[in-house]
Amino acid sequence: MAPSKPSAEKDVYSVILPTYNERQNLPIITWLLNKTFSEHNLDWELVIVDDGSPDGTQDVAKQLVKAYAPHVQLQTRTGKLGLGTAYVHGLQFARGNYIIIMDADFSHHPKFIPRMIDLQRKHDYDIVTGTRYAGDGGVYGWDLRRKLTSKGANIFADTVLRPGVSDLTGSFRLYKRGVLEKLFAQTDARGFTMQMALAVTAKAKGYSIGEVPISFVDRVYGDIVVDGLRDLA
Ligand SMILES: Nc1nc2c(ncn2[C@@H]2O[C@H](COP(=O)(O)OP(=O)(O)O[C@H]3O[C@H](CO)[C@@H](O)[C@H](O)[C@@H]3O)[C@@H](O)[C@H]2O)c(=O)[nH]1
Ligand SMILES: [Mg+2]
Repeated sequence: MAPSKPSAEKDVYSVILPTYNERQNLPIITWLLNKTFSEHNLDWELVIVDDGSPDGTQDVAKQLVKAYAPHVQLQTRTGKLGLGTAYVHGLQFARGNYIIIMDADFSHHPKFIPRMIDLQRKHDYDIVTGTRYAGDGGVYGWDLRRKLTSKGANIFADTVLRPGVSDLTGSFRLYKRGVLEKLFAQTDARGFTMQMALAVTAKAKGYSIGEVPISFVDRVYGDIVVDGLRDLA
């Protein structure tokens, strides 16, 4: 469990969660985030950045803003403008001194967040990244082709760029807020190379990066049993 600090200097963790057509996943991920942060006595907020999802994600998000007040905020954009710029957009509204970036489709399970926070606190890391490619981390639900593409991209980047980070393309990360702000200012990539650019730039600038093994599970909709939901029944 993450050690608690005196309330005067209590850290605030802002989760930036870009969504596009995540109506079915959003209530469950929000419930799990609330459960995880509450159980660990951590101050948190969720910044949902939705890009005009046609499936009604925003209607669900508005209900969650009310149900979990004051922890959840919804920030919207009019069209599907991509993941990278969604993070940049969300950061403007986040009030935390730590920022967590994750996916809404359960590829990134909230249960790993306390481990990331523990590790960050222990070493005062600037960034803690979830890794599928070290320790007991792994990928589940992808076909061999996608696994090899991802693994290959990471081996290629590690060989050429030598950043010493085992999962460069993954996006499940905890950042010190100031570090993420600087990295956004120092990198242009906002597409699929963004995660890699952030990690490589961070290393080049001398920021410290810790790693927590995660199991990455391919997208979950409503009816697949998600670890940690037994108490909902
Ligand atoms: N706001 C917004 N959200 C988006 C958009 N596109 C995707 N999202 C949201 O971003 C998250 C990831 O999107 P997925 O479509 O599930 O991506 P993925 O293919 O599973 O890719 C994931 O794995 C890659 C590593 O292998 C990562 O590089 C990538 O960042 C992501 O985590 C989900 O929460 C999804 O709703 C967009 O244009 N706008
Ligand atoms: Mg996904």
